[in-house]
Amino acid sequence: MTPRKKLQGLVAATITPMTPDGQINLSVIHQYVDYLVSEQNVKNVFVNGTTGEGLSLSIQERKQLAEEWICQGKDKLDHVIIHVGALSLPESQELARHAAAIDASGIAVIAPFFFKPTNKDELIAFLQKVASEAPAVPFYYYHIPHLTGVTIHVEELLDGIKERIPTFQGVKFSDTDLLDLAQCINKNESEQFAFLYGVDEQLLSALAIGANGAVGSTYNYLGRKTNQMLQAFAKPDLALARKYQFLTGEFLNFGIKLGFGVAQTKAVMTFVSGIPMGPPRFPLVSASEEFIVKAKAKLDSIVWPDGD
Ligand SMILES: CC(=O)N[C@@H]([C@@H](O)[C@H](O)[C@H](O)CO)[C@@H](O)CC(=O)C(=O)O
Repeated sequence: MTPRKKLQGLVAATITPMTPDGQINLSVIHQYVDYLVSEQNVKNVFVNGTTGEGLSLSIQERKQLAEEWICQGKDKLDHVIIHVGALSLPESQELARHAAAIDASGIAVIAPFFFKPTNKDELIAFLQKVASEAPAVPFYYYHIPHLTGVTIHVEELLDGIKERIPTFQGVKFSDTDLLDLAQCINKNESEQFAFLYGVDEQLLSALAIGANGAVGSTYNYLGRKTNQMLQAFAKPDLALARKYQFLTGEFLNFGIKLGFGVAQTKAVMTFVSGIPMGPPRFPLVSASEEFIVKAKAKLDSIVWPDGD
C-alpha cells in the first residue's frame, strides 16, 4: 500500500476480532473495514497495537492480521500502519520485514518493556535496528509510557533521530504529558514529522497544541462524532468542538469508573457495530454483562450536537 496522503486525521486502533474459543477471527475484517469507512468515516488503521492485543498474539497471528487488513483495506483505506514492536528484537525485525513485504503504509514500534532501555540512545538503537529492516517504510515511534514504563521524553528522542532512522516519520503519542508533546511540536518547525495523539478523551487539547491527528480505540465506534469535533476545531468553532470532547469524555469517564479497557472496547464495538469482536485473550477477561448494559444505556442517552 503506497501512501497517497500524509498521515493525519483519525486512525482507528483496531480491535482483534476473536472467535468464542479465542482464535483470531479474520473472517469479519472485510465487514470491519467497510464499517469504519462507511459508518465512521475513518480511513486509517493502526493494527496489532494495544487495542489489538498485539503483544498477546503470536508472530504468526500478527502476520495473518496484518495481511488481512492490507488485503481488505486495498482501495478502501488510506493508511494501514502495522505495529511491529515486540520484546524480542529478532521477532520485531521479522515483523518489520513482513510488513514491508506486504506493502504496509507504515510501521510503529513500542519501547521494549521487560528489559527496558534506560536512556534515549539505547531506545533509538533498538528502534533503529527494527526500522532498518524495512528501509522504505515510514516509521513511527509508539510512546505509551504508562504501559511500557519507559518514560524517556519524546522531545529528547527527536534530537538527531532522522540521521539515525531515515524513515522516521513521527510519533503515536499515548501520554497525558502535553508539555512533552508541545516541546516536540515546537521542535518540528519544518513539519516533517506527524504527531498522532493517543488519549482520546483529551484530543482537543492536543489539537490545540498542534497534533496532526489521533490514533485511538474510540474511533472504531465514535469516529464520526470525533470527525465532527475535528471539523469544528478547524473552522474554528471551539464551543462546538468542546461539546463533542465533553460528550466523548462523559462516556469514557463513565466507562473508566466501571473499569474500561481493551475487553470493554471489544464489547462496546460489538454492540455499536453489530460485528462480533469476541472475547479478549487472557490475562484480559470479557466485560461483564453489567458493564455492557450500563455502557449501552450511557451511550444511548448522549444527545450529540448533530442531533444523532
Ligand atoms: C491505553 C489505551 O488503550 N489507549 C488507547 C486509547 O484510545 C484509549 O483507549 C482511550 O483514550 C480511552 O481511554 C490508545 O492510545 C491505544 C492505541 O492507540 C492502540 O491500540 O495502540
